[in-house]
Amino acid sequence: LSPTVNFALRISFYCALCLVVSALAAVACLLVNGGRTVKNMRIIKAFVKTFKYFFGLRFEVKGLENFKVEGPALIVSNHQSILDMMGLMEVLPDNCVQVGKKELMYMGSVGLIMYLGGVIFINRKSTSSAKMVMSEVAKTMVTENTKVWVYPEGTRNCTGDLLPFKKGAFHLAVQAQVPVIPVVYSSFTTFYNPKTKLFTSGKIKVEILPPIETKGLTSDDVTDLSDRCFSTMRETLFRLSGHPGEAKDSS
Ligand SMILES: CCCCCCCC/C=C\CCCCCCCC(=O)SCCNC(=O)CCNC(=O)[C@H](O)C(C)(C)COP(=O)(O)OP(=O)(O)OC[C@H]1O[C@@H](n2cnc3c(N)ncnc32)[C@H](O)[C@@H]1OP(=O)(O)O
Ligand SMILES: CCCCCCCCCCCCCC(=O)OC[C@@H](O)COP(=O)(O)O
Repeated sequence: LSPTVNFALRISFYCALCLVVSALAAVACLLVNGGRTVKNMRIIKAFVKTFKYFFGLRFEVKGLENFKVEGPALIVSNHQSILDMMGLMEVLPDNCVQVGKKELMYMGSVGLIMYLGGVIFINRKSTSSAKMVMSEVAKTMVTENTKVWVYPEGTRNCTGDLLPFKKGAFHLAVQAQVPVIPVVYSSFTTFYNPKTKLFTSGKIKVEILPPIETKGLTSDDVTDLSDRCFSTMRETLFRLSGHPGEAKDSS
């Protein structure tokens, strides 16, 4: 098979798997929990965690203990591809919902399963409405004791580097006065590259970094907080990916 055909087949299979399994998971969620609730994430996670075996992907996870903070927290991670849903579900802590673009709601059964899992949908084209939704989340995450997962790059980026961060995630953490927990996935470029039609088996290193406290910070500190997360995450990304010229992972 030519690489292009192979790539197209594997991506189509991934999408088909997501659509079919979402439909099954939606039935399970409705039977067990009856509607939209973060409790459904446990069911979704159990289904999605099997996907890696179909694609020969392995995850090596470090720092899971950093999720064990008391109470709510904001999790930020790098976003490379639609394949990230596998890496997300590999480590997702209990009581954690994600922020996603509202267009995802219209992806059939995949949109339905996201809705049932409690995903917070935002309109990226309207900063004011996205801010309003996220301010509301800052309140509910505290009263309902949930963690929130945001991709602060705001879009997929498979270059092996980070895009500049959007500020919303860090405003959210400061408004809710909850710690920020950065999570970094090593670069997919060695096994996945949509430009060159590469999609083989591979290993993904995941590191959950220590929480960064936000108690006492105000909106004036958001830029600093964002910059600090960006530099630690970028360093970690390069270390985990063994970038040429960058610090290699010694382990
Ligand atoms: C069973 C099988 C199933 C199979 C399938 C799997 C299913 C699994 C189920 C479930 C998993 C679900 C997984 C979902 C995954 C989804 C992934 C995505 O969709 S990624 C795209 C959306 N995510 C974001 O975009 C990030 C959040 N974005 C932001 O936070 C932005 O900041 C946003 C939208 C709020 C505004 O974006 P701006 O483009 O306008 O840029 P800015 O620079 O950040 O903001 C402009 C100004 O507004 C201020 N600002 C932003 N937020 C503020 C706030 N809350 N309060 C006050 N000021 C704020 C900023 O400080 C900035 O001002 P100054 O330049 O600093 O002066
Ligand atoms: C009706 C056709 C449905 C096709 C089913 C596709 C199944 C793939 C499901 C994986 C969930 C993907 C979530 C995700 O990773 O979304 C990417 C966006 O957040 C980032 O936005 P952007 O488009 O990169 O700006």
